[in-house]
Amino acid sequence: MIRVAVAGAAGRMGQTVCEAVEGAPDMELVGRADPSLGVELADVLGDADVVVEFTQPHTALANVQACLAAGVHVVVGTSGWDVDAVRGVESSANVLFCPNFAIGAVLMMRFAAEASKHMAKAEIIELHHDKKLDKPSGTAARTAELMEGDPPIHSVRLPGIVANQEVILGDVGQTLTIRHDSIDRTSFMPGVLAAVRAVGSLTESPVVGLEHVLFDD
Ligand SMILES: NC(=O)C1=CN([C@@H]2O[C@H](COP(=O)(O)OP(=O)(O)OC[C@H]3O[C@@H](n4cnc5c(N)ncnc54)[C@H](OP(=O)(O)O)[C@@H]3O)[C@@H](O)[C@H]2O)C=CC1
Ligand SMILES: O=C(O)C1=N[C@H](C(=O)O)C[C@H](O)C1
Repeated sequence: MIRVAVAGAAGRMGQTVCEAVEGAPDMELVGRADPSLGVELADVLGDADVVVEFTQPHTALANVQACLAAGVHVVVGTSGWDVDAVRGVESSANVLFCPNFAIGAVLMMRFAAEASKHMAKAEIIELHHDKKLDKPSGTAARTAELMEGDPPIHSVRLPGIVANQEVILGDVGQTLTIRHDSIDRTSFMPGVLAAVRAVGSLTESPVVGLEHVLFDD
């Protein structure tokens, strides 16, 4: 059994992750850390093999550092923090940061990267719910990083949306649109569980992107 603790357990993602972990036959939920539950990450680290981190841009780095100091592997979904800050940190534990855990979003990023090699220009439009704190989204920033030509990013924040992204590529007389829609937070759960299963076996750390877990190439 993989013993899993969740940081941000009372949040939109954290609650969904707790349910997914409780439903996974090979995992045990051993801790829920969140200010609104009165439980700090330090209180649950001792019981966990893996922490799943879905908090806020300004809290993620300290939580990841605490996991590394305690030798507990950490799967991070929080966007808007600097993963480079944990490069070179000595630890027996690994960091796996996935800007987006939805398989369709991972494929969208891959297809956009490939298309950008062949079309003249591109722009990214990301659309999220209006409670999202960071802008641009982690997915859009990562997509732009993977693409050629430094595409501009446009951010939309509105009630009624979960998470959508369009990458529009243009060339003479044509456009290509690659779009992904998460209509429910359960879309991220198979990816989160795959990351929890894989993080302890990574041969380097930190690793960025679920594609390193899902695909051979
Ligand atoms: N990679 C991916 O696939 C996805 C990533 N995300 C990202 O995940 C993050 C969380 O999103 P979401 O669940 O919607 O946000 P929420 O605001 O709903 O949840 C964040 C939770 O973390 C809590 N929290 C704050 N500080 C700490 C701390 N130091 N330790 C533990 N918990 C803490 C918050 O408590 P309080 O409110 O009391 O401060 C809140 O309950 C965002 O950065 C979002 O962009 C979201 C969806 C998918
Ligand atoms: O805040 C969200 O909801 C999401 N955040 C991630 C991001 O910033 O890309 C992943 C997904 O888009 C949902």
